[in-house]
Amino acid sequence: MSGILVYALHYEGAFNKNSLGAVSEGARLAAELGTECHAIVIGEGVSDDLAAQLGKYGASKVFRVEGPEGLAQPVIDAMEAAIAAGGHEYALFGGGLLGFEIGAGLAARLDAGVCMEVTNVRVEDGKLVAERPILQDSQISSVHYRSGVGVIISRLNAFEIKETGGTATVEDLAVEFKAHSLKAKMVQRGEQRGADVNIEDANILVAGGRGLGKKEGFDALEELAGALGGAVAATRAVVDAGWYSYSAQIGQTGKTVSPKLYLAAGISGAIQHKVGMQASENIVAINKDSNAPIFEFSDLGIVGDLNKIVPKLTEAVKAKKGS
Ligand SMILES: Cc1cc2nc3c(=O)[nH]c(=O)nc-3n(C[C@H](O)[C@H](O)[C@H](O)COP(=O)(O)OP(=O)(O)OC[C@H]3O[C@@H](n4cnc5c(N)ncnc54)[C@H](O)[C@@H]3O)c2cc1C
Repeated sequence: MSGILVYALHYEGAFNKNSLGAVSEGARLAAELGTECHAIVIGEGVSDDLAAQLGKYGASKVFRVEGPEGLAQPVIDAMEAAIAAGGHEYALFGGGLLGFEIGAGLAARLDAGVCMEVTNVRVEDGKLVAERPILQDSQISSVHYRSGVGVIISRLNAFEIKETGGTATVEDLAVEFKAHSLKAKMVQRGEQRGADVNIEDANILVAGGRGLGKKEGFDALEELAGALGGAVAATRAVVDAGWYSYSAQIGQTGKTVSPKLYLAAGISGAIQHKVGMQASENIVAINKDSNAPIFEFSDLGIVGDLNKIVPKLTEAVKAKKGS
């Protein structure tokens, strides 16, 4: 059969938001193509319950593979086996560094066409066409796949999570991993940021830029993020200056996020930063320069000194929450 195979990454008994968006999108596209969306889950002792959860997002079948999760090569082996078994025409990934690595590896393995940083997929003449922003996001290019398998790797969180309430059958797939695939072992999975929050999954991000003035400026942002129940993000300028860790960088050479609230403090709004956060539901910017470009794409702009505004905001949030 033709169909779409989506890789679903999980960690500590839950799928990541990005993968659920990819499964939802795979299901939407499969329905339009008149085919099915399958998902593949790899891990040690993945429960029926966990695997079957993907049915709620539109997968009709979930391939469950016993093997190491979180490393690219074993997933490439597993996806190759699933595609050989299911005859899928497309492999879809929710992005992220692991998604990029697996998708690229799978494309090389299958001699498939691949497109990365995809922000939209459409159906044209019974085939999928991937759309990818180019030239600093000023233009969109359309990528058509020739025969064989087409690999589509989205930008992080490009696809909306949609619960359709369906059910999925879980099929165990035995995979013979290649010797080189088992050479690497996951020793520890960690977040550089220190805080126990996944930046891509956070609903609220408080982001800081050079306007913070110094490394210690992030202390106030961490307090505000803590009061709001969110996480801290940063621009490349401050990451390069060593004020905050790279894992928090948003933008062209960092992460792409789409939280419900993106609060930007002391950030000018350069295009390279904008491309990583413009999909946020609500953008609030604090900047002392009323002509700062960030105000052009903010839902709410506050012109003023962040050193005065941020502590007051934190106080107000804490007071409202009674903490
Ligand atoms: C190839 C390439 C890739 C890049 N990738 C990225 C990327 O992934 N992510 C990214 O972020 N950037 C990236 N950049 C860099 C980008 O072009 C900008 O230089 C960077 O985003 C600017 O960071 P900033 O907003 O923190 O600093 P600035 O542009 O210096 O802005 C600081 C802002 O703070 C305001 N300010 C100052 N003091 C205060 C105060 N007391 N209160 C309130 N406001 C204040 C100022 O008015 C100013 O608008 C990239 C650049 C290139 C060339």
